[in-house]
Amino acid sequence: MTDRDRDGPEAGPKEWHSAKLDFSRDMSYADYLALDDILHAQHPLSPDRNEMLFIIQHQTSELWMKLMLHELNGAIESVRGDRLPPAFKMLARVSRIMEQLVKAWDVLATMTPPEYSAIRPWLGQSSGFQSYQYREIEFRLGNKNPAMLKPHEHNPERLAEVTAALYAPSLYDEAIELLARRGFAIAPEVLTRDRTQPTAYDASVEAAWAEVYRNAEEHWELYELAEELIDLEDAFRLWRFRHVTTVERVIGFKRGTGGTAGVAYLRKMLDVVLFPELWRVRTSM
Ligand code: HEM
Ligand SMILES: N[C@@H](CC(=O)c1ccccc1NC=O)C(=O)O
Repeated sequence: MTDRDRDGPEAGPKEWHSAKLDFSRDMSYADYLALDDILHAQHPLSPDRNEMLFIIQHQTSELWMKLMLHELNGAIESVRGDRLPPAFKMLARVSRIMEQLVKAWDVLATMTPPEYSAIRPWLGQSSGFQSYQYREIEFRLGNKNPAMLKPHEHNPERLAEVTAALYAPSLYDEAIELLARRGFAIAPEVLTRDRTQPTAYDASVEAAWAEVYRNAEEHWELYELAEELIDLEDAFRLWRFRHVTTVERVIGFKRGTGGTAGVAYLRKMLDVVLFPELWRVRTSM
């Protein structure tokens, strides 16, 4: 037993006496994290106290999305460079972040319809539909749609970012390229497809994944990649589902501030399949 253990929780001030307390010349916690910037970035427009929840919920989601994109882009690079183990690490992190965002809906769901109605008029026509990080995540995962650039046309910097993601090969495109590099017969039109269009099902890709799953021992890295992708889409589906359910409980069937039908639009988004062959291949096992 050390002296520290013996002192117990009621030990005197000596436990923190050595702590650094003067930051007039050195970098502190708040300095390193730029806390003065992020903690002064909440600007409620309404007189309603619940607006703070609404703002922080979205700001924290955008911060997590920033990290998701960082990891997702790292994973795309790694798959392209045939470095699978680091890609697995990054993709696992992306999925855990998505799960974190799924859980975060519980906090927002404490907001009742009358509470939200007090804030909603102040939101104008702004909407999550205009989240450029979310759109980039969708594009990086292969759910491409050139029409989704439009809300960013007024801001050249954001437009450039989202446009780059629209034209770049998605994570799944890179996975399919990898299948081809590892000797699987992938239809040539899949490899030369228009990258600005959403991923579309292809039988040669399903056949390749079927072989991977049947001979997992032989194709262990591809097998692991497939399961990482399934994990990620699974988490993403849960996020979409919690979004539409939270929206329905808070605004019912009102139209969205972004101009869509609201719940009907979000329900339609539940039909999106990011990695179609990976889901279809399960039927044949
Ligand atoms: C009470 C809370 C919320 C309501 C009532 C709500 C409502 C809606 C509605 C109606 C749409 C459809 C677009 C429109 O016409 O406006 C939408 C889209 C969207 N919302 Fe929310 N939302 C809420 C919270 C959130 C949160 C916390 C996030 C997280 C960042 C979020 C992110 C998004 C995104 C990314 C879209 C676009 C989805 C797509 O295009 O597939 N929303 N939301
Ligand atoms: N589309 C929502 C508004 C909304 O949720 C929103 C507005 C501004 C900033 C973020 C938002 N969140 C997600 O769509 C609505 O129709 O009430």
